[in-house]
Amino acid sequence: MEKEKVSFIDRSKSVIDIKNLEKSFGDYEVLRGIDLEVYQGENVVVLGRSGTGKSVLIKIISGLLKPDTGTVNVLGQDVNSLNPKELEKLRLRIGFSFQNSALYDSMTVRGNLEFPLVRNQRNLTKAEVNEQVESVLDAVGLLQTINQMPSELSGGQRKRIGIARTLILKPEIMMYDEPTAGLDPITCLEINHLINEVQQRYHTSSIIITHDLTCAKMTGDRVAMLLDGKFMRTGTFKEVFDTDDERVKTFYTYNFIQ
Ligand SMILES: Nc1ncnc2c1ncn2[C@@H]1O[C@H](COP(=O)(O)OP(=O)(O)OP(=O)(O)O)[C@@H](O)[C@H]1O
Repeated sequence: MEKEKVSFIDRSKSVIDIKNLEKSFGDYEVLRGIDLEVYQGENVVVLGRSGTGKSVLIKIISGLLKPDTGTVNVLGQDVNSLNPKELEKLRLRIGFSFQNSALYDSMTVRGNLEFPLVRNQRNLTKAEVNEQVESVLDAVGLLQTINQMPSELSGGQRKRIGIARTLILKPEIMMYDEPTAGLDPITCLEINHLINEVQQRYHTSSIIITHDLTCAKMTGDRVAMLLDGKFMRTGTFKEVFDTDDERVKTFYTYNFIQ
């Protein structure tokens, strides 16, 4: 049975605030006036067909690409005016769960989780590291895998450990890029639940990029649909898809929904 999603959103605080963002590569205008506000504690899903600029948007939010025009404010800071050191500091407050963020095959699950922690917080005692590794593994429901190698885990378990590795640095914002891609339907559901559990347990705000409408419906407090370089519809899942607009109906029809 589908679990009820409970969100604690503070609409008086925005963690991401994007205004009139434009980005072109040569003559190709990828983003043509994007406005997006993500509130504290909110999951926002960005939906759009391949090549519509979803990854470009994430890169601009994290300061990896510069916009041509517009402002991007993340956790109270204007991303475009930050120097490389300030950007690095800001990025530590953002957790990235990307499709290609693979685990280190030669390390156990414990080793994979200790690695970012020890690299970024050098003053922790061994007991503190251990406590944090066990806590985050418990949060993703995989404490029993602590001494296993990544090769011994299923695809879904690896995904969960990847999310745990991001969570261990206690990010305020999570960015999920195609979190359910390549997973079977049951594992997809587990990952969708995990995204919601992370939101509740860690009070994170998230941007979730996906083509998967089940994922959008289950995890998104709000859904923003990117088309022709703009958010053509934004609202709850129902608000976005309850329309006669043929382009939205086509997107819905060609994406399987449970
Ligand atoms: N650095 C770059 N230089 C030139 N063109 C780029 C660059 N980065 C992205 N693009 C172009 O911008 C467009 C949007 O790319 P983007 O990767 O954001 O799409 P996407 O919506 O994430 O697609 P997908 O769902 O397939 O991952 C594409 O046409 C891509 O070729």
